[in-house]
Amino acid sequence: MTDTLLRTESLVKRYGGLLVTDHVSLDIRPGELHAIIGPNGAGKTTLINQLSGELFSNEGKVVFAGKDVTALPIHRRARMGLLRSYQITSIFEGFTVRENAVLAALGAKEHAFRFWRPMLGRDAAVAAADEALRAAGLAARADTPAADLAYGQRRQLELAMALAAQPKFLLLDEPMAGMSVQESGAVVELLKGLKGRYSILLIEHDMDAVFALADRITVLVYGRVMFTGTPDEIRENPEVKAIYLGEESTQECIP
Ligand SMILES: Nc1ncnc2c1ncn2[C@@H]1O[C@H](COP(=O)(O)OP(=O)(O)OP(=O)(O)O)[C@@H](O)[C@H]1O
Repeated sequence: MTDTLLRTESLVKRYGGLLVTDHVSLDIRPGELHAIIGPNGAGKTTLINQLSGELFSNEGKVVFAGKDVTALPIHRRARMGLLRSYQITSIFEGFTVRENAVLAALGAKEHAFRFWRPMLGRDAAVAAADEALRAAGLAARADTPAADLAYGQRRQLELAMALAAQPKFLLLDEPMAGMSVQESGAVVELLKGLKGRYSILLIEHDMDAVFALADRITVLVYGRVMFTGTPDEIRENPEVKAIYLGEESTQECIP
């Protein structure tokens, strides 16, 4: 096996004449937390959509766990363990936090194992759910109705539901968006706890969070990969500095 879990080769998405992702090639290793940063409109969300299967690409390839998944729809990629956190996150308001996580665990397993194991035992689903709630920092709220959760805790539940489905690879699009400083601090801590156990692709505008968490960072500008490197390499790269310190973009600061 290679030491790449997810690879893109020269991936392109265009809308009419607009080239939104421009021949993007990435290699993401098992257990890596890989962040994508870049100015507004750089194509980050579009790229995640191309990886999850929400959008098909005009050119290029997506290879996951050694298999070419470029032509596979979203649910087939999810079944292989390539999951975007909100894909499965229709939170049921009237159910408790634990019940929501159990449903996510059952849903995933029914799909994944239908052919050789008709039903996942409820005990196994509850165990997966409880483990996911612990990892997402929600164990103490397991019996709370989902409707009673604060905004930040709902985002934590979304993450827990993705984890309960036991992904191999998690795509996270701005998991801290709209959170208070305390809430996003809590999510940084919980993502630190997940590091190494899951492979994660993170898009996030909170640069402190990105630099605290990422093993490697890719900078995307006008749909093109400008540079991929460790946080220290990113800090030292003159082109990246120009984008983040220059007039062109963004109030975001590299910490
Ligand atoms: N369905 C679409 N049709 C036409 N243009 C689109 C479509 N979706 C996205 N775009 C354009 O593609 C470009 C990249 O958008 P995208 O949302 O991927 O960027 P982003 O890096 O995620 O931005 P942000 O940081 O603001 O979330 C933008 O110019 C956007 O207007």
